[in-house]
Amino acid sequence: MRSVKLYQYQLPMDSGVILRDQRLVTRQGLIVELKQGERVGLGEIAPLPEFSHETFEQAQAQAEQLLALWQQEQALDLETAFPSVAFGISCALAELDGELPQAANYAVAPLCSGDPDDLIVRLNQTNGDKVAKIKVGMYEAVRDGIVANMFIEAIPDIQLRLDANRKWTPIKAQQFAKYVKPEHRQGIAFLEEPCTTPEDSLNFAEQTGINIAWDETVREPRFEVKAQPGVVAIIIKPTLIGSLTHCIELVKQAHAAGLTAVISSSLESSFGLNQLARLAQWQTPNVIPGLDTMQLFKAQLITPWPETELPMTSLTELEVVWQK
Ligand SMILES: O=C(O)CCC(=O)C1=CC=C[C@@H](O)[C@@H]1C(=O)O
Ligand SMILES: [Mg+2]
Repeated sequence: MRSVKLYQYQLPMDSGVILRDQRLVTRQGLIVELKQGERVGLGEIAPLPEFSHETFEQAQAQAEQLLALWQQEQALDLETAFPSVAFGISCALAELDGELPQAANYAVAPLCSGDPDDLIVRLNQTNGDKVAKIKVGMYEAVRDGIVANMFIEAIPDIQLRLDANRKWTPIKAQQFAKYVKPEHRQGIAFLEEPCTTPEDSLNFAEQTGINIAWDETVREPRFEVKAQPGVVAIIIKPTLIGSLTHCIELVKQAHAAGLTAVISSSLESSFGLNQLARLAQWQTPNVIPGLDTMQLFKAQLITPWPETELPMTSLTELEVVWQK
């Protein structure tokens, strides 16, 4: 006997969370609950505004169709589903079958969204790999270059991950590079998507010796994982990519091409973030995932995130929006 429920959540966000052009006041998503006999599996479906192509309503409608099929013991095709739906349902199925190992990688790359001095204090308290992520491309490229240079000077063994989200023209990207001393450039583990086009980003890597990573490019229709000069990593955001199987396949392809695969968040709740930390430990055990996004929330859901004091909402407190 199978049964299924969809719960809806709404979590308040920190006031400063801006996604591309929009302020994100509340994070909205669905929790899928699959039951088969005594076994239960949960997953999260949370399309990210401005990043996902599907809306919340479209994701919910498709999830209902697919889950009705599952309930009737029919085959599901998750590979053609919306990425957020495919990821959430595939996680719930994996949980039901005990396929997602419990061990989690909670080492995060601290995200600098405010005062750089706070991040320096945090990193100096870190044992082991000193990895940090800084958003660039929001202010003057020159300022970004000075900040990056300052971090590398302050913490010589740092491995910075920078993310420009395709905001720079080739000239702006060069302005940034000019302020990072050549001997400091190896302190940048990678710079995600420096330029508007992948071609310009590849040229930037070649001209500056600064390694780059693909994030947005991974989600383009004709993307293929391959070794390219200056490219060292691909960022995998499962909610924007698709099923667990698809994500694991990308990780394998990245490793085969000699690239690092970084599992990263799309601002899932603490519940989804925990599943991502488990996926990261399972598939990319030696890589620090990009999951430092709990700090952007004002509340947690179902599963706590380590060292987080925020109020917790349990599954039973959520509204059931659909069931079969
Ligand atoms: O990658 C990380 O370390 C954290 C996640 C992160 O930076 C992002 C998640 C989702 C949308 C964006 O705001 C941003 C990104 O552009 O990568
Ligand atoms: Mg990015």
